[in-house]
Amino acid sequence: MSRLSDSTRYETARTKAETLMEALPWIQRYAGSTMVFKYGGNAMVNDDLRRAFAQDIVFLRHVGIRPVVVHGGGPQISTMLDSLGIHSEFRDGLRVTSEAAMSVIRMVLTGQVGRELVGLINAHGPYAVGMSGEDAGLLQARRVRTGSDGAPLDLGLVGTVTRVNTAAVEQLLDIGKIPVIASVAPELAETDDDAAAGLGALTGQVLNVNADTAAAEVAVALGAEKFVALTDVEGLYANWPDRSSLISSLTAGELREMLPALEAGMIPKMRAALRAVEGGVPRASIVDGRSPHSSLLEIFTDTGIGTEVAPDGEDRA
Ligand SMILES: Nc1ncnc2c1ncn2[C@@H]1O[C@H](COP(=O)(O)OP(=O)(O)O)[C@@H](O)[C@H]1O
Ligand SMILES: CC(=O)N[C@@H](CCC(=O)OP(=O)(O)O)C(=O)O
Repeated sequence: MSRLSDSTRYETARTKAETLMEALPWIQRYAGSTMVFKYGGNAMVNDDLRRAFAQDIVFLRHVGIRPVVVHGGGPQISTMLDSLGIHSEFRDGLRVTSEAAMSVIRMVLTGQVGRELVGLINAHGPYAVGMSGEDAGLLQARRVRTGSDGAPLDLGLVGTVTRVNTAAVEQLLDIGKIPVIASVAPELAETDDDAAAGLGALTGQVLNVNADTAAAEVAVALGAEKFVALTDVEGLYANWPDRSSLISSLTAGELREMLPALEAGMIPKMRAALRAVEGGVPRASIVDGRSPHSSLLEIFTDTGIGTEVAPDGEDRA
């Protein structure tokens, strides 16, 4: 049997009470607001972390916040493509997507990664509803034709979201559900001829959308109060991989200047954060999904964690 001394017990209890009190103004401020969480495949490191993320989302729901989860699954897709012998490569941080790859991507995101997240959240009650951009006309996308430098770029069946049907998500939030969204989206026809040949305005093709990009569009369309992207790094580094260069906050303008120098997966992630803030989301954060309960710490502590992007002319609030 182990026993804590009275003073240790008192100190521990006091620290817990202080933590709860630190959360109070944030709970008051955010009650009733919508927050979009992008859960990246690289942040889904182990069962404990995935469970902690699900707990955080349920916690948020129970303090009156309306959480929406948009998930990725890049590493899980790569594992499945490898095991099936389907080659895949990234350009500009995006996966070049063939028809064969697309059907695997759709299967992994909606049938595997999304299902698992829904199950973890629903271990706490009947909250999560899994959907993809195809369900209830949630998303529409057009093919990506240019790279981040503006030059022509052919990535195959890769899309960028052009429309979000917010009603599909709002209706679920209104009845207390937690939408868990996979980032595949029906393709919008580019010309009237395409439209005539396809399903009205849609071509009948499904596109692979980077989950950061999809999450940012969902956040903007919903008028979210916050966009939080969980990844496998502490935040944005000014001089990657110099670990002493972690940025705790920056403005949209500062981020815009950094974008051309970013590498790999950080390109779509920081473009998404910028898009969210430029689209009217007051704050976008990049947090470390490998650290348990990073979502709660970001939202309910005074300093937050990770990197926060604020609109031009504003500092961290
Ligand atoms: N400036 C930077 N700051 C932080 N990470 C960076 C930077 N440049 C490149 N990276 C890389 O980007 C990765 C995150 O992107 P990605 O692997 O696509 O995440 P996710 O799967 O969560 O979407 C980091 O693990 C890191 O290797
Ligand atoms: C076009 C594109 O790159 N799509 C991504 C979709 C999944 C994703 O974004 O997953 P993460 O968030 O885990 O990186 C892909 O195929 O990997």
